[in-house]
Amino acid sequence: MHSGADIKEFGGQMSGPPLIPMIHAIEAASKPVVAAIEGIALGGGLELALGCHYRIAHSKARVGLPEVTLGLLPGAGGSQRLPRLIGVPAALDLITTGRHVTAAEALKFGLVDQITDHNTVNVAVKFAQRVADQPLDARRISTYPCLCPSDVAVLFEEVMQRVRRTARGAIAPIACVQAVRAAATLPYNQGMERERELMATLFTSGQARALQYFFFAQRAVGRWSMPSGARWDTSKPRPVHKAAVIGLGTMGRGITVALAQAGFSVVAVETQEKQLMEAKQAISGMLERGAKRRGVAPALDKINYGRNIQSVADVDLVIEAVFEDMALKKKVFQQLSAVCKPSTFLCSNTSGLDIDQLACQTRNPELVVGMHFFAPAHVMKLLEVVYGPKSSPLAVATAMQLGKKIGKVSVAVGNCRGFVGNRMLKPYLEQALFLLEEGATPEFVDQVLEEFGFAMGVFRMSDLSGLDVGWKVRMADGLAMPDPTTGQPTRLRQGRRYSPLGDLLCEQGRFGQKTGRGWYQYDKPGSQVAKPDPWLHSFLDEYRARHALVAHRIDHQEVLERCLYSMINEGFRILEDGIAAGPEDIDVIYVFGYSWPRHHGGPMFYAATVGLNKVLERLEHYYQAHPDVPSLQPCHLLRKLVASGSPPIQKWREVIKKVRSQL
Ligand SMILES: C[C@H](O)[C@H](C)C(=O)SCCNC(=O)CCNC(=O)[C@H](O)C(C)(C)COP(=O)([O-])OP(=O)([O-])OC[C@H]1O[C@@H](n2cnc3c(N)ncnc32)[C@H](O)[C@@H]1OP(=O)([O-])[O-]
Repeated sequence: MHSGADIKEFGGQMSGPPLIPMIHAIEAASKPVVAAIEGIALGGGLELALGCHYRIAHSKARVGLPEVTLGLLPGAGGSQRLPRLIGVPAALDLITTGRHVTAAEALKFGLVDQITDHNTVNVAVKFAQRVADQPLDARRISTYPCLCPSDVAVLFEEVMQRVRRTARGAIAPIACVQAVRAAATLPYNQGMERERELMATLFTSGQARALQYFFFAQRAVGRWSMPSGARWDTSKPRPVHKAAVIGLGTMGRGITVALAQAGFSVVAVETQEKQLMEAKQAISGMLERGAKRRGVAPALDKINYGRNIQSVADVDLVIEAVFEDMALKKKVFQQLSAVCKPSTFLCSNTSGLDIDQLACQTRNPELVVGMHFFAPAHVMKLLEVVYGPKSSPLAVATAMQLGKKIGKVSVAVGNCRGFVGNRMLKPYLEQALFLLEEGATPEFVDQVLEEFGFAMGVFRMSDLSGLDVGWKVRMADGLAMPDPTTGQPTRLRQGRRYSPLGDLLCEQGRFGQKTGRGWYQYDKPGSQVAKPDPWLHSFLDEYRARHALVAHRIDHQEVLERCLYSMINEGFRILEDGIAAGPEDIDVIYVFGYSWPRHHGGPMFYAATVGLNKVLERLEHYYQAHPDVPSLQPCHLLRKLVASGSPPIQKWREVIKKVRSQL
């Protein structure tokens, strides 16, 4: 097993002998060297094997060149040898995606010479004895010509365009293509030189540092802790065999699919007949498509459908996914508490409501936690596991483990409005609306955010998910309504600046893609091609005139700083309040749940990269200009971190602890 270079060493001194000369020495050896690959051979591990004359892999082995996911390229000859061995198209696929391949697939590519179910080393020794007297000239990969299709220039052009489109500003995938192009067009030695130059550029880039931070952040969130002191290593989960999902709307369907695909028996309950019929059909379709992709049988028989909540009596864990309405959810929790075994965990897929209020409806409030999935729930990797003041470590550990079993990256967070993800989204969305009021257009704001690396800008995203969802919440909160004295939409609510722009669009029936109109216009309802809408531009002009707002030129920097720094500021408040245990939790939530570009590490890592003093100074600047926007007021923890000399992100927890103990 060899997982490549030690990522922890990247920032400092590397230990051990330099890899490239060692691989060259192996390749140049006059005796045959056979690599026996067991477990995994990734990165430098596979590069070492590529320097050998033969490769034998165990059938359960996995190989790959995942450097691109760390912001690097295979820098020990991998980018030059792999295309020479398996051809340019297959090498481009493996190197630009970093995906792991099974031994069977590796054999198909010609990446390994033989696979075995037996002891790999024994088989490799026998193999070596068999080939001992064979000439080695034809086994040194660096001497192979690089086989390319005749239209190699066209191929690279196409690949480069595709990679640029999907990289969202990440530089490593592009450098990977350039390195493979060097293998295809230059002699080996010159190709190695090009690999070295490209690697040197990547190695010192902020993106590589961000991605390496993220590698460890992803693993750190599994080591969760609660303010009570409960921790991942002292809290044992209880096994879950049978689960239930209540409410089969979009979220409930996705959750049911995720559970069934992972092998859980699921009782899926929907009280409305028509919705139940539609859900059955949709769920079966999702399971069949997923199974076809993975080449397995669809897990249709794992699900029992029902219209009656009584049918969940014997399950170990319930996930409630009814409409986002507190009164309705409370009723469901009362029913569940009466119907289920006393030991059943009761979880809510709310995206921001108070978990404690739900827990209070039940006999065993310690068994209640939030399990906040992201749409589509069978695809999106993130799960926020939300503990309330009464939730037991057992319930948190069980929900975290269930999340892992269904392939999610689970992050344990505290209970507050919006939890971590949606709480931070609020100031971000709010700033985007204020920018429109002050003179920006949706397309400009989106362009800036997409150039930064988000898959979608805030307005395109809002059109996709539907403007009516937030509108209903704002109505329930008493925000989205005209001023009773004037009948006009006001720009000040509950003592702070408020933008009614989204509400005004909803009043016009502009709910986004589904109605064919939103912040953009679409050819027809449901279409995904967003086009700037002249109606919206004149609507904004009229709105500004009505409220005596003078449009000013808003530049790229202002959009980015106001949207991102207000969100980051909320992230610091979340840390200060103990809702997230550390910056890694926030960053993992943002990358997996909100398409934050991974090569920027996550919002909190990004703040550290920009410099905390700069973030503080710009927030102060904007808060001075907009004193009626509290989310721009720099929070105490940010000031404290700057006053402590802006320590590296790995040291923030110490400052957070001090700040919390003073509260
Ligand atoms: C010259 C050359 O071109 C270049 C420059 C390179 O070679 S660059 C390096 C390329 N190599 C990689 O990108 C492989 C990275 N590793 C993985 O993909 C996975 O780890 C895994 C191998 C598939 C195992 O997964 P797992 O789910 O079974 O366990 P885990 O929980 O992930 O890992 C178990 C523990 O091992 C730690 N760990 C794993 N691989 C590591 C590595 N390469 N460096 C440092 N730590 C590593 C990990 O942080 C965790 O620690 P802790 O959290 O317990 O303290």
